Amino acid sequence: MEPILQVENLTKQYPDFKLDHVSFSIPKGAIMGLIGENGAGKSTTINAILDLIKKDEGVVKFWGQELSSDPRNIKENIGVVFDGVNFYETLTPAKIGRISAAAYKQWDETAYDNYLKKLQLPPRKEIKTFSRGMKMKLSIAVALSHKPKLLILDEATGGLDPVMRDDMLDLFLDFVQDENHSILMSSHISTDLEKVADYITFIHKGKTLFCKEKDELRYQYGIIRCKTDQFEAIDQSEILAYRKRDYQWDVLVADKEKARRKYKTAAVDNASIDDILLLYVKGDQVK
Ligand SMILES: Nc1ncnc2c1ncn2[C@@H]1O[C@H](COP(=O)(O)OP(=O)(O)OP(=O)(O)O)[C@@H](O)[C@H]1O
Repeated sequence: MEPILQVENLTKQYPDFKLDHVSFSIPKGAIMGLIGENGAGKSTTINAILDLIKKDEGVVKFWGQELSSDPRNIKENIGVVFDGVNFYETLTPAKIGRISAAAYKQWDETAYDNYLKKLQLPPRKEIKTFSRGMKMKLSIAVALSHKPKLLILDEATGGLDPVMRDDMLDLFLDFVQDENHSILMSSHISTDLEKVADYITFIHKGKTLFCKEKDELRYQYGIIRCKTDQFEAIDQSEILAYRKRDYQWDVLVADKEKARRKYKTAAVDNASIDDILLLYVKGDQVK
């Protein structure tokens, strides 16, 4: 089945940073979480996908087509929400609704009004009176109301409290109930991704470290906690990353059940997305 979004070898060189041949694809009906440390290249990836910055190399296809082949129609089908949304401060949600109705062929006024109600956004108040979380919610309401098939969210839940974040995640899960819809979302809140993502792409220092099903990470990855002599007995080809902490070694492996059978004296824990990110970013890899 053709992916909704296909990113192949996306490359962008800045003076002090290179986004280096990043590749992943998002099938229909799926939520892809984009993770990585600060400065890993997540926003650069999203900006290059949307053609907001010029890529140096690589191919980005939406529904099998490059954006440049039909920009208006393709953009109509993409809803975008960035961290630190910038609406003119003197606008109100109601005015934004009227502007958006003129800008988007597929604008759904009823859906927009319902989102404003659901998200408790006052239609006639100026944006300058809004909190960061309210601006974020407004941006999500606008993105959903022009009936996109793909939502691209860059740290879109960052300014929201846990209750509101949970409501947003439910909106996102509702959105992908339609199997023609997909979401690409970058987030530092790994518990959000653990809740909703189907796949995780991990970008580290500008490169794709992996793109995997979340359940593979959740059910198969594990962390061996062991002493030095036990660490030395581990087959190096099984070690994805490791970290020494005082007298304990934490060792990330891709098959925790195998590790439990093979290294019976060591403790093998489940690995959360944060554990995996920390071990790759702060730990070492076997050379
Ligand atoms: N316009 C630019 N000119 C030069 N360097 C840039 C530019 N934009 C981003 N960078 C650099 O690219 C690198 C990756 O930045 P990017 O914003 O993509 O990271 P990120 O993974 O989104 O980080 P964060 O989680 O902190 O938002 C950083 O080192 C940043 O300084």
